[in-house]
Amino acid sequence: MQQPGSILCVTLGGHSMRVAEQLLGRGWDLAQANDLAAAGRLQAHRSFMLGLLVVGAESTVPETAVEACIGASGGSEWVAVCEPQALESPAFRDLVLGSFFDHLLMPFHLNELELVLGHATQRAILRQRHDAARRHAVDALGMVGQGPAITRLREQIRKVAATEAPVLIGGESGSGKELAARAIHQCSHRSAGSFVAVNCGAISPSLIQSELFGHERGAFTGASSERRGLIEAASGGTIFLDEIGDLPIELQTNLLRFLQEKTISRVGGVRNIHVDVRVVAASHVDLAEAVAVGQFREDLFYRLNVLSIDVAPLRRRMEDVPILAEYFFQRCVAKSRTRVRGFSRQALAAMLAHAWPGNVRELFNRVQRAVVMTDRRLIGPADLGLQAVENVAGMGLDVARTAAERDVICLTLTRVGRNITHAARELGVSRMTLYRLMEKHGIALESESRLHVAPVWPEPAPVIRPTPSPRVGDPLEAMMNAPSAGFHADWAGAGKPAGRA
Ligand SMILES: Nc1ncnc2c1ncn2[C@@H]1O[C@H](COP(=O)(O)OP(=O)(O)OP(=O)(O)O)[C@@H](O)[C@H]1O
Repeated sequence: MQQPGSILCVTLGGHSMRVAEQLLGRGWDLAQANDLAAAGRLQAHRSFMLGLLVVGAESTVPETAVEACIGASGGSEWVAVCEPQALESPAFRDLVLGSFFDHLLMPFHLNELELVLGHATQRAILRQRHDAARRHAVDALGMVGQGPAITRLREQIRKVAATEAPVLIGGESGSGKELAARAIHQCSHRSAGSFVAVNCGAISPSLIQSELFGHERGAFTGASSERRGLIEAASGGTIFLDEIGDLPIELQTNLLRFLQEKTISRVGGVRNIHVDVRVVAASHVDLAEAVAVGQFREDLFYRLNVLSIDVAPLRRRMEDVPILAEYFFQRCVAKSRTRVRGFSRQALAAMLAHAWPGNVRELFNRVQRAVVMTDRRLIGPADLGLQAVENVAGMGLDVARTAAERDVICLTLTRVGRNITHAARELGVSRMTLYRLMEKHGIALESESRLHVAPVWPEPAPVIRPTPSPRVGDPLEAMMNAPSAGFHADWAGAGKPAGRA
């Protein structure tokens, strides 16, 4: 745990040590290291809220080692103190701009340094609070979100996990159905067994029967040895049948028999093999409709639909967008050497205005792309491939103030799940005032999904509107299709394995 106000002071040459002595004299909790190796040893035993790098006259900065030292300091905020000529080195300038909270040039007054250190402490405290909230937002199941929809989903998962009945998970593509299925498995008494995920739509109809049920030796040309199917492979655990609506009708009969009798027979076999597997199925198409048009067996539908769970599309739980984005951002930066620090306010607003047709998978892919592509410290709307919510250039001060007021109200409402009482409390106004402000800005709480926001600009200037999903011929799509980037343009399908079976 970082102690408030604790500083790791790294002094490199010249009279730099005097700075540390002066700060100690003023009562700062300071540990001094005269080189980077000593700093590394101190960091191994203790966390510091702040880092202070003091570069003495005529000393050169080993940029790579300093960067490694900052990287090892976790969430510390760093301040640099140096001679003006130190900043003539492009590499050091780059480091100061990318990795330091602030810098002071020598000679400076101690009061100035204390002021900067005070601000850096505030920022470090804010970061700690933010990190703690983020950790709280990720549960043991790897499911991120704090809004009412995800809270309800977690409750449903825990309830159905305690039983043995089949579960049918509905929800749009990319909304998190497989994650929910994994969570059911992990919460169940089968968690020590295997979780086998099969995408029924991704296996060719000629193979799917032997893939699921296995085959005996000589069952067909090429079946040179007997083979267990995926259902048997999940024995003692859970099989997740994704896109169950794509299962050929003749296989639906076999699956029904398995659900009723708990036995299977391999292709080309005569034996009935008992298998202890729980079935969790998912479909992004409405199976009741598929039953109505004769594409899905009614009896199988009722067998599978004993317990059903719906994963809400992301546009119906916009309050989770900022924490999901932050979670994916942290996952991406943990794997890459990047100086990107987070999202700009405009990026957040653009994400909250987007309709997310590809759901959580789209959000993940956009964040992943932004971390790779951005040249800035803060990711902007364009890095995410999203349209900026509004163009502030040329906006008068009155209009800008109005827009800022409206933005804060919208973001707060979205963050607190559109709860007026909570939003009013956060904004420091009464509920009546908030209602009045919402009316002034044309903000309506639509019944089940997003905030509707009327434009501030006189028509026809654009304000908040969902960005259309990328189309064929779209420059963004072309970019995402470029093999070097390694992404797909189909947000709903990007990053999704074609067939896990
Ligand atoms: N609440 C969440 N927290 C963290 N990650 C999530 C969440 N929901 C979904 N994801 C991530 O989003 C991606 C898509 O989720 P998943 O594969 O479960 O969706 P799906 O509904 O099964 O998609 P499809 O219908 O296309 O198979 C995965 O990388 C998953 O880990």
